[in-house]
Amino acid sequence: MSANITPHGERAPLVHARNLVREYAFGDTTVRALDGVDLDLPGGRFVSIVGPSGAGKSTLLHILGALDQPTSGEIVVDGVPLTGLGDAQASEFRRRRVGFIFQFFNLVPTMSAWENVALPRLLDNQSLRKAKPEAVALLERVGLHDRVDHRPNELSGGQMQRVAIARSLIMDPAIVLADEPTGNLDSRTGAAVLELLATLAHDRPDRLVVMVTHDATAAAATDQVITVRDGRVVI
Ligand SMILES: Nc1ncnc2c1ncn2[C@@H]1O[C@H](COP(=O)(O)OP(=O)(O)OP(=O)(O)O)[C@@H](O)[C@H]1O
Repeated sequence: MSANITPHGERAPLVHARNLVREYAFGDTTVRALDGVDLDLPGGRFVSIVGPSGAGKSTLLHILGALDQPTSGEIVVDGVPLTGLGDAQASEFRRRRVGFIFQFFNLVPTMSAWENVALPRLLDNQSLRKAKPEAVALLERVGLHDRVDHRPNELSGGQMQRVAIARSLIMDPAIVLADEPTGNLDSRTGAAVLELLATLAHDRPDRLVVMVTHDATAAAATDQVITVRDGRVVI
């Protein structure tokens, strides 16, 4: 059972953020990358974060994935308060509760598709081989049943991104964070990837998929568009 059920059995938001501020010291000045962000996002939804360059999109995504911490404010993801987590706790949270998808796929070139999918299990000190049946099932789920033993250089861009999507799911995460996942794909392949991400969110009321994108067409494929400007969420 996910932690995002309240004692009264209601579904609490999977992401709860209040007055998130992230400042970076830069020489003598301070850059306010996030300037008071409030968010409540339930599971079962595919959400995009859009906005101009430098608006704070990546900073927000990194905080949601416990890759970074806010300077102040409150952030709770899947029932876990992320402020004040130590390095080891943050890394365990990322490993077990978050799936990451990147623009350039970040697959290990020497590993087969199924090994890449199973890799997070190895990084969690589990057996790669024992994870094979689940990795193969996930590859089937993303339409790659016939590419299980292929290496990344034997796959197309769209297929590599599908492997990365399968990998993001192997730990059964509460939240999947995608940074420009269609940025390196042609529009047809990108559309198929977006459809897959939407399905993965809609299939599971306890899972949220959040994507940062510059592409208005990609954002239009999501259930909710969050526009960030100058470190603030604007409607
Ligand atoms: N490590 C850092 N040190 C100093 N300033 C930073 C750092 N990371 C981000 N910033 C600043 O914080 C602001 C927000 O950056 P962020 O990367 O979140 O924007 P973004 O919306 O993702 O931009 P892009 O679309 O160009 O990737 C920018 O002004 C950026 O220069």
